[in-house]
Amino acid sequence: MNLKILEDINSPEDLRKLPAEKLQEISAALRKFIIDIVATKEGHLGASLGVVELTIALHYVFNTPQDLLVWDVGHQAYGHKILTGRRENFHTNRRLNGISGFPKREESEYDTFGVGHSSTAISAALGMAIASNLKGEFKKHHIAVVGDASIASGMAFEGLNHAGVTKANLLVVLNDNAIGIDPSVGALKQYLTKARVGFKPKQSNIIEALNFKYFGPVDGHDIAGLLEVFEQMKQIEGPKFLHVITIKGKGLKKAEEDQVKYHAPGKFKPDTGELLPYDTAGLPLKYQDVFGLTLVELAKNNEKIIGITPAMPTGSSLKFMMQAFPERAFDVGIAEQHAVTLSAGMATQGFKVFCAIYSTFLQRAYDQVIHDVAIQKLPVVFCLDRAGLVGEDGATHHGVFDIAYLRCIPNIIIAAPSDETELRNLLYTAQLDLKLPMAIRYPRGRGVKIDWETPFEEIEIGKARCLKEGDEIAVLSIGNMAQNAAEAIKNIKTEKIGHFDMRFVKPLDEELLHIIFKKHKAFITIEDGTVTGGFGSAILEFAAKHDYKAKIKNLGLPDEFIEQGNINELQEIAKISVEYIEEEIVSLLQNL
Ligand SMILES: Cc1ncc(C[n+]2csc(CCOP(=O)(O)OP(=O)(O)O)c2C)c(N)n1
Ligand SMILES: CC(=O)[C@@H](O)[C@H](O)COP(=O)(O)O
Ligand SMILES: [Mg+2]
Repeated sequence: MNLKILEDINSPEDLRKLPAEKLQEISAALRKFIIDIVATKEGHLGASLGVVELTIALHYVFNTPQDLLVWDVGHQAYGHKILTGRRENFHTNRRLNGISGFPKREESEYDTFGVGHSSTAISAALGMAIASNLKGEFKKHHIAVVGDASIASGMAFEGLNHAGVTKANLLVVLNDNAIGIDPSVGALKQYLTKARVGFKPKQSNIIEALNFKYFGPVDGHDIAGLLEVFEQMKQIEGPKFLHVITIKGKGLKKAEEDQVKYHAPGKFKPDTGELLPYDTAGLPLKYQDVFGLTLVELAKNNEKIIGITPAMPTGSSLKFMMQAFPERAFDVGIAEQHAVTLSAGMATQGFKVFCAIYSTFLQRAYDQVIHDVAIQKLPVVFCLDRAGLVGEDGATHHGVFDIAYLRCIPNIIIAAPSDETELRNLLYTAQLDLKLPMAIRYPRGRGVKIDWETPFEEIEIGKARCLKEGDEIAVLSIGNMAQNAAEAIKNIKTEKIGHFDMRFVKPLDEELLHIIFKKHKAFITIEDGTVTGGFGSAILEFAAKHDYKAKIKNLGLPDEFIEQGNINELQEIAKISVEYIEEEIVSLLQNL
């Protein structure tokens, strides 16, 4: 395999100078480059392998960056990045101070729109197309590449519905590989499956749907066919829709065979695709698995329990409940708004719904939380996985706003377990006769306890707990920050520091806070979330309301977006690392 052919392609302009006959060879080289680098540097693999030919054909036929190309989600854009001047630094993908794992405007003129959350590409590309018309740039093309799971999301339909009544020079390319991270779901999936079965490449029939001129399905791995159909598209005005059939993981047999695992497989052998296993024996379980396994345990004894996930059965580990109780666990596709209001509807009928949504993706359903759940006091349980810094996915995926964006909503309980046993007991508590909505936030990755499966204990709503007595400085941590705080305190040889796991952001344990504020001279609050309106703000509000004049230091994320990197690097940048907490405590001690 001659990877050297890529060395002469530092932009799509270089690509377009080559004869079309070279593109097949370039596809093979690009595919191998992606496999080789992701095998060691990790990242999203399957989606990028599935669009190698599509990427090359798009940049070959359309005059990027003048023609505007928008990738939906953007996890499939590794080939795009490599062909647009980032081959040489692609090894820094998803690393601190490296390139982002998703298209990002400030990174390249070819990254026309920042993505990461799904289903935004049609709206963004349509916006660009209407803007081009307003500027008189009628010859400019605007292309949105959307996956079959992403196009099933409400926002994608909103974009299609609007585009259909415009004269926008918009091409929507549906990259249909019949899978999201997990198998795609829903009626649209069934409809698309029919179109896939026995489709004959090259047979592109033009029909109208939603005022779009619809073409396809065509073979997304046939470069010559793609060049032909894109050239055809360029001649047609107005909104166009091309249905492309691809295989996620194309070109790496194991990735084609296990498309769920190879969405983001970790390290693997590039030549065989064989995963490089790492020994998890003796490691604590992932929080998501504690959630998933505990929910099954609770559902066995409570037939009112239902589980909901918007397209993340594997990521959230709701898959365990889907396997154990398929009639009571639902993957609704990439549809967070629907997931929340569906849960609310079920709750009106007496069911206890555990709606498992990554913290960052719940942002997509904010009004549904307020309007459909909280106002009606419906006891939905929001299981907010990936709460806090998540690492390599970066700013679009950190779950760092949920405390702030939920805390201002009346009727909602917000809890954050400090370890897996606490998560387990909060889940148990939530399915008792709770009459209000409750959010339970927990981080990405592994917990800290091996022996988390202790007998269930009900936790009193709003009740905090003292982890360490000490009368001068009170460290108030929420959730997983208890671990960082405890380690920092352990390093400081003094008995003057008290540590309290506050457990609940709302309602606060005001009885305990009054005791603490009457006894301690200084306070540090610590949260894996934004300080702006977060847990620390709640403590400041409490102190102000009761006229406590204490020194209070709030540790948490600053009012800026934190980019990608590993968790330790990012906690240092966000000043919630063990070392930084220790420094802050020592500084307070010295100034008592
Ligand atoms: C709003 C939102 N919800 C969930 C996700 C998580 N997610 C990332 S990729 C993906 C599946 C996308 O499937 P598809 O659109 O078919 O693209 P493919 O991976 O098949 O190329 C999901 C659910 C997300 N990025 N954004
Ligand atoms: C691209 C995307 O949005 C998902 O693949 C996300 O990266 C999953 O995150 P986890 O790896 O934390 O499940
Ligand atoms: Mg797909």
